[in-house]
Amino acid sequence: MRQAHTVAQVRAAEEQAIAAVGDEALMQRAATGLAVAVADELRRRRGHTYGTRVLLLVGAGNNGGDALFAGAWLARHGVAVRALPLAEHPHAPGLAALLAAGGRAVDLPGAVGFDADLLVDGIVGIGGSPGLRPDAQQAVEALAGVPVVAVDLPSGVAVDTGETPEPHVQAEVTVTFGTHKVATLVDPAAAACGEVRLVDIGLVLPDADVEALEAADVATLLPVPGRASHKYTRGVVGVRAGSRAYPGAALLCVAGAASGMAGMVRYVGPDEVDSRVRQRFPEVVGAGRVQAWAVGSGGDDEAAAALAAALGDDVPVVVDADALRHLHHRRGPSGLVLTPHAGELAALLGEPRGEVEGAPLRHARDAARRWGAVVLLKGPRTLVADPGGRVRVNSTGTPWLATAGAGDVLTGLVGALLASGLDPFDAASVGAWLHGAAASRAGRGGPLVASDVAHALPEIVGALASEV
Ligand SMILES: NC(=O)C1=CN([C@@H]2O[C@H](COP(=O)(O)OP(=O)(O)OC[C@H]3O[C@@H](n4cnc5c(N)ncnc54)[C@H](OP(=O)(O)O)[C@@H]3O)[C@@H](O)[C@H]2O)[C@@H](O)CC1
Ligand SMILES: Nc1ncnc2c1ncn2[C@@H]1O[C@H](COP(=O)(O)OP(=O)(O)O)[C@@H](O)[C@H]1O
Ligand SMILES: [K+]
Repeated sequence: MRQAHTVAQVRAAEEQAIAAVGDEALMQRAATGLAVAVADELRRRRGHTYGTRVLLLVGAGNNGGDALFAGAWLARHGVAVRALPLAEHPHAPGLAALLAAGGRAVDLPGAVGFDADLLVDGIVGIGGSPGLRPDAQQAVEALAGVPVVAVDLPSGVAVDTGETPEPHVQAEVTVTFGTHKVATLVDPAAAACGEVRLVDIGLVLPDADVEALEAADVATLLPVPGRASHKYTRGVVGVRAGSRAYPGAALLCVAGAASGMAGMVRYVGPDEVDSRVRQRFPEVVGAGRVQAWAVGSGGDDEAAAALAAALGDDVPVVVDADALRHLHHRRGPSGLVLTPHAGELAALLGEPRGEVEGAPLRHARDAARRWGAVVLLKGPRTLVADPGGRVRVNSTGTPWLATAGAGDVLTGLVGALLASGLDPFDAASVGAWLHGAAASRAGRGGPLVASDVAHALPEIVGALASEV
């Protein structure tokens, strides 16, 4: 599990670590990890480190100190290093170390003329407020085009929310210390991080509210049938999706539901859609008892009735697309998963879509609280929020997954995972992980259509199941 801690949690852990080993040792751990990452990036881009050129942007605090000590390490390893101070009194021991190692301080014209291979952004880290001060912004603009390695975080992002309300640095690589921060996992800030490298500096941290499942976590949560299982113990998922106008959504939602995670799939819908579903999926049966419902994908005008019928059963329900518009009442803390994309969540909350895209974490949490439901907010980095404020960020997938009908497959899959007995938070987050992994497998770096994702699901599940 990757966990993202808040600034307050990191500060508390830092205090403990400093009491144990001293602040200098802690900064040296961070700076050494940073220097190694910068050297790796230089080798990746230039093939070597000797004779390459690194420019440090150095703010007032310890973030600048990390950059300066890393610069000293690089200078000792044959890199030409210059530092552009963006504060009156940059970290004094760090600056002394850089100068002693042969580095030099420069002004902005000197920094631009230096023609650096890489910038190291040590303007601010977890002590920074969102945005860049004018001198920092001027430097970042003057040096635009030079690839950036950010120290701890890209300067200017909001650390604990992952929002980017103000100008900020856009990094190719972010070297973060001790733990992930919310901003390194959650968009839009995570998109400003580029590739994130975590450097262990020995912090002891509590459980975090924001986390990301990794393959091993998904393998542990996966409902795998045992010798004594039969189709009913594995769970029956019911699908009420598709409509006369959108019969394909029924097929895709059923394809997600029939990916093997539940013991049986029932479909309930208009007769002509039902016959197409049965033709395509001979294993699907009609109305009857279910352990979970998947409702709403392509539901059109029929979504309201489908939702009402599903909510009438006392089982978990995953609600997608058209059915989201008919969610008038809070259903209580258990059993409901909503799967909006940003536009649908904006409509649910009565806000512009841009507001949701700019602050997805806040809006997913708000909606989860308001509806007493697990909210799976789809996007490039899907979020799953529960009413208590816990959030999982999905780390799998590919931009090629932004294709019509992909969400319908996800709804069916989450329904099957609910039917198998996973709680709504696990069902939604495991579903998002499997869905993204299946898309990457199906596309192999290239384009895909939604049904390809459903076809690839059993292979992904099989690979995980064989690991446990
Ligand atoms: N925690 C840990 O375990 C470890 C932490 N470590 C490192 O320490 C970092 C935290 O250091 P930190 O506390 O000194 O704060 P930091 O991020 O350098 O910036 C604060 C200074 O910047 C200024 N400033 C504020 N906003 C600004 C803005 N928008 N634009 C420009 N300037 C702005 C403000 O100055 P002032 O307002 O006084 O001018 C303030 O003094 C952390 O991210 C990590 O890199 C590692 O070395 C070891 C382990
Ligand atoms: N840029 C992106 N990168 C990766 N995945 C994306 C991106 N945009 C959307 N997705 C994913 O693609 C799927 C699209 O679902 P959705 O918007 O419901 O489409 P539809 O309604 O056509 O089924 C979601 O799983 C979402 O997380
Ligand atoms: K930084």
